[in-house]
Amino acid sequence: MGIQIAPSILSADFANLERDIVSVDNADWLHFDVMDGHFVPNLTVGLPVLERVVQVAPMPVDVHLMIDDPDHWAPRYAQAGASSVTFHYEAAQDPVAIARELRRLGTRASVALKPGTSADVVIDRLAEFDMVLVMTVEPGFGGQDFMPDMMPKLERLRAAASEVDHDLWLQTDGGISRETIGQAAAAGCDVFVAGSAVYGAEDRRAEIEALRDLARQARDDA
Ligand SMILES: O=C(CO)[C@@H](O)[C@H](O)COP(=O)(O)O
Ligand SMILES: [Co+2]
Repeated sequence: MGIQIAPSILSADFANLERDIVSVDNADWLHFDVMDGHFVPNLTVGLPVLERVVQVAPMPVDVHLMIDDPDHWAPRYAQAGASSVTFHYEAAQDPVAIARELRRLGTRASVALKPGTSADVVIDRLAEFDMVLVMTVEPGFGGQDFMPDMMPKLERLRAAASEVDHDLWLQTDGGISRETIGQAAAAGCDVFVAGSAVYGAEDRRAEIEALRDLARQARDDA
């Protein structure tokens, strides 16, 4: 699979959510950030909002769970219509069991690593996942600075992913912009979450195309 762009609705106008989802309809995914005020110090939206968002979104929805107890909650987001569900390794009791249940429900199973979590925790179990999210900020808020020191983690996962039989995607989330996307693409990222860069742009569709072009170029040059 090639380069994919996933605008984060965290930077959208929640009073005009449908309008802001349709305004990015050339994106590959819609990134839906769920925060519970416990796993991260911020609170966003949950299942009832997702149920409506999947009905109006022209693209598949990529749920990013920043919540405690994903063992209980992750399958519910799959049942509510998410095409991909990412849960945090740090919050999970049994990451492999969650991933197997997500796949059984027909949803892509993805695990996220906070900046302080080593790739070691998943590197021997990559066959169990469809995607690994390497956080490039501390989870909890949009508009933070990209952490370039996460690139060796991404490179290591890229190398390990080539040993797996299926097409394992790598995702980065946090601080992705025209200035930073090239580094993540060169390090092997496939799916780029961008909140403030896309929603803060005057022409959102053009921004998505610009990010996609820059990532493709950096990937080709790498
Ligand atoms: O998960 C998160 C933050 O924890 C994100 O998805 C942010 O919403 C990305 O926002 P930008 O860094 O692109 O502004
Ligand atoms: Co996110």
